Amino acid sequence: MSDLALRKAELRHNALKHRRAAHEMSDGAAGVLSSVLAGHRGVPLAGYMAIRTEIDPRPAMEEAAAHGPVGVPVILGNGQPLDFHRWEPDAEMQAGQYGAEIPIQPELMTPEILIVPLVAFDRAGRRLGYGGGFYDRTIALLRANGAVLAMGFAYAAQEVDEVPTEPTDQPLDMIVTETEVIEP
Ligand SMILES: Nc1nc2c(c(=O)[nH]1)N(C=O)[C@@H](CNc1ccc(C(=O)N[C@@H](CCC(=O)O)C(=O)O)cc1)CN2
Ligand SMILES: Nc1ncnc2c1ncn2[C@@H]1O[C@H](COP(=O)(O)OP(=O)(O)OP(=O)(O)O)[C@@H](O)[C@H]1O
Repeated sequence: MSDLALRKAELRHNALKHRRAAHEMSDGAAGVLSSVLAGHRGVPLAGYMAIRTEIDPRPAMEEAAAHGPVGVPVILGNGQPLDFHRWEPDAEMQAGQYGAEIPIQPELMTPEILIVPLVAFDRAGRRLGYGGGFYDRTIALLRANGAVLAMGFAYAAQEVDEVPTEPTDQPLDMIVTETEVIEP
């Protein structure tokens, strides 16, 4: 493993411990996210179906779905960007790869706002995920095809001083936590 990959792996391990502690203390934390999204009603939005100890954006996704299209990520394969399939609060779901639910009926959509799940972030907008590079590839593709607002969503406890980066890492435009909006 390269030195950078080792540093990312170690950071991931530590940040996941902080995320778990925050998750166990939390009883719903999407209020700030709802406020931010209220300023973008009707704009096509991608959220995610929370897995493990991820902060859950679903209450904010339900509100957004009353005003415009909302999608969730679907894995096409390793090394490929994610697709997004249209989601509604009452959509029938099935388990996707790695456990995140995906809609049974696939309907492709293109988000203009992307809520990005995080393992760790810093105040400059650098981010770390599970290490698949899925979101990096996806944000790069969406940015190449037009404007997209990449909005990280995480517990405040997942903040670190500096996430180490490589050229393919895509920075976040905004980070929303349960207590704060950070605009790098
Ligand atoms: N809720 C949610 N949905 C999502 C993602 C996500 O991060 N969160 N994804 C974002 O990509 C995609 C799923 N990708 C994932 C990729 C890897 C692992 C994972 O568990 N990986 C291993 C470590 C892999 C490694 O470093 O070798 C692990 O953590 O045990 C989970 C999800 C699409 N849907
Ligand atoms: N656009 C890309 N083209 C080629 N390789 C890429 C691209 N984006 C990321 N990668 C590679 O994918 C691997 C995983 O990247 P990284 O550790 O940054 O994942 P991550 O940001 O934690 O995961 P994710 O983006 O899924 O949340 C790295 O080896 C990285 O070089």
